[in-house]
Amino acid sequence: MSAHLENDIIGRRGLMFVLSSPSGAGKTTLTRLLRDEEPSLTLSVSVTTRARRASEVDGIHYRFISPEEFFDLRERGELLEWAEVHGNFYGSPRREIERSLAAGRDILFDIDYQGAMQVREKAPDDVVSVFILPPSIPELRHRLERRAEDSAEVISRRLTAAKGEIGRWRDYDYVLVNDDLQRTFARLRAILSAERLRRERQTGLTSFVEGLLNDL
Ligand SMILES: Nc1ncnc2c1ncn2[C@@H]1O[C@H](COP(=O)(O)OP(=O)(O)OP(=O)(O)O)[C@@H](O)[C@H]1O
Ligand SMILES: Nc1nc2c(ncn2[C@@H]2O[C@H](COP(=O)(O)O)[C@@H](O)[C@H]2O)c(=O)[nH]1
Repeated sequence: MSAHLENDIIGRRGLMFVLSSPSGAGKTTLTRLLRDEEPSLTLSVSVTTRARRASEVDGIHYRFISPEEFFDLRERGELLEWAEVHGNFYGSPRREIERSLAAGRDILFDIDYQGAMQVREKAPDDVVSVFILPPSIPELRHRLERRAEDSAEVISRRLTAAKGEIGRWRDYDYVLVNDDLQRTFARLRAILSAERLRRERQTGLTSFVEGLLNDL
């Protein structure tokens, strides 16, 4: 089938592609690779009360806001999901997500398991969730230390939280061990490609098939 036929005649609902992992396993890195190779994927830029890291740009990696602004957004129902993670608040602004989905665009989320479960509860048919595991705990520690963006105290807190986070692996549709980055990335793209083609996401398939049958 040509791309033209698939896009213009059959059509497809946008999906929400959710990545979670313990801190340092590599989901932000994979998110960046995916965005570079899949320009049609819209990244949901979260709001957070966490302090900005040296490498981060406000509005690109996160929108950095005060706790007061966060609570205000939450009270006004402007967050599709939110959670307290490692002592800071994070949330996914609802409006841009709804706009993208309505336009049939897929959205990429880098959120923790609490957020992943909230999003799945709200839109069970439109969420595809992937949990990223590190190849080992020493390697996870090594990645957090090598990233060199967090204090020793923050790293230790995140490693402690990893136990509870890794324990959620069964709640996800797919689980990938991020040992070799390029191989994990290839697998992630394969999941996205296959999920985009699921029968139930193709909104015009019924009438297309009816048309084929009528022409027989
Ligand atoms: N497969 C890999 N092999 C080696 N290093 C990796 C791999 N994947 C990611 N890294 C490196 O590990 C560090 C942590 O990765 P990243 O920041 O993507 O993790 P994260 O899961 O998003 O963490 P956080 O939840 O804290 O944001 C980075 O320095 C990144 O370059
Ligand atoms: N529930 C949500 N979790 C989020 C969101 N944005 C990020 N996160 C998760 O927080 C931790 C820590 O991230 P970091 O950038 O401070 O290292 C990580 O698990 C992210 O996936 C969000 O909007 N909602």
